[in-house]
Amino acid sequence: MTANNRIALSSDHTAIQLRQAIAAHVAAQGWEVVDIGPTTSESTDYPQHGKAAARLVASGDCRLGIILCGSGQGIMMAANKVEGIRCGVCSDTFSARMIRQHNDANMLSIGARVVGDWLALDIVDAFLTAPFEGGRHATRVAMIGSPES
Ligand SMILES: O=C[C@H](O)[C@H](O)[C@H](O)COP(=O)(O)O
Repeated sequence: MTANNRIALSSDHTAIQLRQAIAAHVAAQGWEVVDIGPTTSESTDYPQHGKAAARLVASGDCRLGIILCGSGQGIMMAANKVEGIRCGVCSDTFSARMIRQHNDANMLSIGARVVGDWLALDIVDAFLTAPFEGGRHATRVAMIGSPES
């Protein structure tokens, strides 16, 4: 693990319990968890939570981020509006590996109403352990952020 082992976590009201389970899971692996909530299941708006976690990652304060909402989709869309963020929604471990290995994703989004808790933890593990492969993938990742590409 590199010097910055901080990981940002946030969700909306649909994923409080799963987010807390993920926080405990990754903390047990040695990650320093920056869990920015929310802590109650009162209905809340996913864009603010996705963007708040994304800003922690984009600033370099956290190396990676994991965000959750009901489908994983809305909070992913919000996070990807923050410059420098590459966030994918994953409901399977293959995709979770691929967004790291090929897309150098710095954030993972999970739908708490889509996957069960155990699968979610496997998805998290796949995301956190797969290294970016670089090479041709680095060229393509650079093209994502280039308006001319
Ligand atoms: O993409 C959006 C997310 O799935 C939200 O978690 C979902 O829209 C929340 O729905 P509700 O307000 O009905 O709990």
